[in-house]
Amino acid sequence: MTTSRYPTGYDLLLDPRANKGTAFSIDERQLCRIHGLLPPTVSTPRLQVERFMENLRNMPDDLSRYISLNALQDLNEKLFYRVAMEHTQEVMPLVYTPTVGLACQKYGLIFSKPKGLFISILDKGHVYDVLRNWPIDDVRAVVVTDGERILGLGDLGCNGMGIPVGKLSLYTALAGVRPQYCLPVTLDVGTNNEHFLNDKYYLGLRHKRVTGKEYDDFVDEFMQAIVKRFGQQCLIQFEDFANHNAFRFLKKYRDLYCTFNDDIQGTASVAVAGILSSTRITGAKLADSRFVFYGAGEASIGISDLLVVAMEREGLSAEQARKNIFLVDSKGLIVKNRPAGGLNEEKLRYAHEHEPITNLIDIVRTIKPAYLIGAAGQGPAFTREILELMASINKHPVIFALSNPTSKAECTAREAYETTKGQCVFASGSPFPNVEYNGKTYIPGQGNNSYIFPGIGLAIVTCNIRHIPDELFYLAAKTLSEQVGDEDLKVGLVYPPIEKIRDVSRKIAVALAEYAYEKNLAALYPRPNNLEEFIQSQQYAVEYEDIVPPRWDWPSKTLAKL
Ligand SMILES: O=C([O-])CC(=O)C(=O)O
Ligand SMILES: [Mg+2]
Repeated sequence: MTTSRYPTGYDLLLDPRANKGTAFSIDERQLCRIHGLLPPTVSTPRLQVERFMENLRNMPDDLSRYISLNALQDLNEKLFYRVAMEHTQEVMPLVYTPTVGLACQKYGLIFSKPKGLFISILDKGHVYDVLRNWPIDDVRAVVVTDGERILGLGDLGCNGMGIPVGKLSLYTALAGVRPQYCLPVTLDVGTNNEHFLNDKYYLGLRHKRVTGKEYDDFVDEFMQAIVKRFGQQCLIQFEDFANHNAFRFLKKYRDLYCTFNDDIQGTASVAVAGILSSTRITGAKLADSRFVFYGAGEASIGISDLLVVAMEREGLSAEQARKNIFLVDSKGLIVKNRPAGGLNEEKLRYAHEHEPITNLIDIVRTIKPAYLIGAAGQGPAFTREILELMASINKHPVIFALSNPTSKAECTAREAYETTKGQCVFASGSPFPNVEYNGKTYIPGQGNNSYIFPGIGLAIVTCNIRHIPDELFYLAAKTLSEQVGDEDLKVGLVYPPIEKIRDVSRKIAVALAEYAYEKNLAALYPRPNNLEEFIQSQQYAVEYEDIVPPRWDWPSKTLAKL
């Protein structure tokens, strides 16, 4: 990866950022001394995409497709993003959820080239030195994980690297953040995953997780080192940390750094967007609806907190709003009279004065919610009986199965539509195919934070937003929901179609940038007059750059004078 001088000769073909592969023109091949290293026919970028897709479709399984896309990213970055942008619907599930989950489980087998930094607890005291090994100085967005809660798959240790890599690929593919601004990081503090500790191919540290003060000091050092290396305005997105750490770090760092937690705040924003859109189908106000969350972790608490903000906009007090929200954890409905020590601070906010109920179906029967939202990462929990019950309580029950990857979803799209006789409003965290039911096609929306974090990233890296207040996530949710057309709702979509996602991300970025300038949070001065045009001008383009300078076709009269 060359940062300054343009590579020539064989090196040019090894530089993914400059390489055009068979699309180098004959002039370029001669000028750059690669003539003869490529077969003589020059391909158009269109043909390169077609050729790649043909190969991809012929592969035996999705893991092979993931490996192939990764290899393309290492070989020819522009072509990789052209493929990802022109075939988003097909390629996104391969570079991201759900295939990335499988890729993380197999990371020890498939790791090939560095795409980010592995910083281990053994580097404690030298984190800044490790960051200096990254070849690019102008990094503006870091996605970091410690691998402890990868999707709904649990502790995958250093194999979690697939997640920051996948997230940042979407920064570029879905929002046009330039890839050179992005840095994926995995903090390896060990793993409690026995399988990996005994797996000869596992590439991370082979001991149990370091916890307590030593772990906290390490993460502190990392945060400080990022600022020292890349500047105060560098965005740090926390991803797939375990519950107990995710909330602590968000509280600790949110006012000191430009940071957010995607699993708490990003997921909250996308879910609230879907909820706002669903009210256009159900016709009910949020303030008059009850919500049952299956799961009481990062996603459920994050969504609940943002939902309270949304209900406050409808005129409720926060306390009244919380009365509409019911959380269910592994012990059942969260109620006040749990044995002492049973509830953390976040759950306590939503604890009701109520008899304990342990069973989800009994909880639904008693609470009679309009919304049933699954984010427990426990797999199928919304049984046929529960879905039928939801349909008997509501004309249009809203069912969100948000857990990832697909195997962890609370129900499938087909189960939801069939059991509710096509009446439900459905969304899921992982993609599901369209469902034909009773002569109608339903398109399940993907309530995944990928509708949110790329737009947030784009606003931050283009306008140098210094802090990320909660209001930005509400604004992102509202902006996303406003992009849903009546024709989308008719087929069941509570999100804009995925093909529009780049425009949607830009709209989110513009809304956030406007707010940031209003509140003095944006450090880029002067404020661009037209934020939409400015942000668009900063987006990554997949067109190859010309290498050969334009010819000087001087008129012959001028030549004669020389
Ligand atoms: O990565 C995804 O698909 C969404 C997400 O943040 C998670 O499930 O942890
Ligand atoms: Mg996540």
